Amino acid sequence: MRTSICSWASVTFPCCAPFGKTLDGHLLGTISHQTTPVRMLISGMVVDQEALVEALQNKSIQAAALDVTYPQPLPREHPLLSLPNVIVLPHMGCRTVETARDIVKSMIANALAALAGEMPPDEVRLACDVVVSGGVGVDHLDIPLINSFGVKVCNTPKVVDNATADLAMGLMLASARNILQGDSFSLCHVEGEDIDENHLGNDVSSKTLGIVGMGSIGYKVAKRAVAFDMKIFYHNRSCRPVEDEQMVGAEYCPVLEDLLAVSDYVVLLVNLTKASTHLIGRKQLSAMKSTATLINVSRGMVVDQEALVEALQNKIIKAAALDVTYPEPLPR
Ligand SMILES: O=C(O)C(=O)CO
Repeated sequence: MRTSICSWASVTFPCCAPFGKTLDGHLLGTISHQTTPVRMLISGMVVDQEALVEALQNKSIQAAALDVTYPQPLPREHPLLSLPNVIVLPHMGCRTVETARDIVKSMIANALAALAGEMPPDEVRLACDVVVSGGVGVDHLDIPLINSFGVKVCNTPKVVDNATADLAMGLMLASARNILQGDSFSLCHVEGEDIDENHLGNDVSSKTLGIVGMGSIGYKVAKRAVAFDMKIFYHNRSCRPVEDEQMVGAEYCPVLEDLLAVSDYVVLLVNLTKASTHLIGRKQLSAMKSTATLINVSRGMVVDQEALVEALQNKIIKAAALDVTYPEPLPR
């Protein structure tokens, strides 16, 4: 892309895989004309926002006018909002009275044609036969919609099981034994100072583990927990075969709150669906032991984050160890 010859760069391509963060630090660096504003009209994800902030701060471009960002709207403390040479709108591109009216007309025309068995005038066709998503979670895909275009959807389960189960154990150990605090202490302590008593950790061995979502990753976590002599409870849509349960000594809890009430460590491993969104909220956090730790390696939205912050501040639970949040990463 020859950006250095432009006095205006207007970015209007869609945000799909080939275009994601197309306007990265390198490309922004090639825009040499000092008066080039970047206008973004389609999707915030097309631009690497960190690189854009740097380019504006270093004055390698003069200004930006953004109709779209990620997330949308930006958190108040986002650096783009404090730069004098940036205009940020909340995606108002096509919002006019006339467009709103014409969109409804066009939607009705498309729907009527489809319902009459005719070709809708603006049918969107995916130019592919299959969408393959790396990893196990497919919550970012609208599968019924994609299937409705005759396109198949695949994921890559199994290959992520061990790594994810390992990380769940890693977070449990790191949180219980204050491993990060120990590392910071080693790096930053004053000579002669000793790590204080508040940094005493808790045992993981022989404690009670509650696994929420006992699919193949949950089961791998259970297998690892056996080596730590942990008592295991699990909550799932359905119970596992008796042989599976016996192999790891796991007990099925049909009621989530029953598992939460007895667990020292609760590991979340459910898929994100409508039903599992905010599965862990105020009520569930209150059902947990005040000495318990919540470990989330599933999806951020499974936990009501506001409720979690409150629970941690009010010492309703002891700690949380999160591989996932929303948004990801969290704003500082
Ligand atoms: O594969 C996935 O979807 C994961 O999030 C694994 O951690």
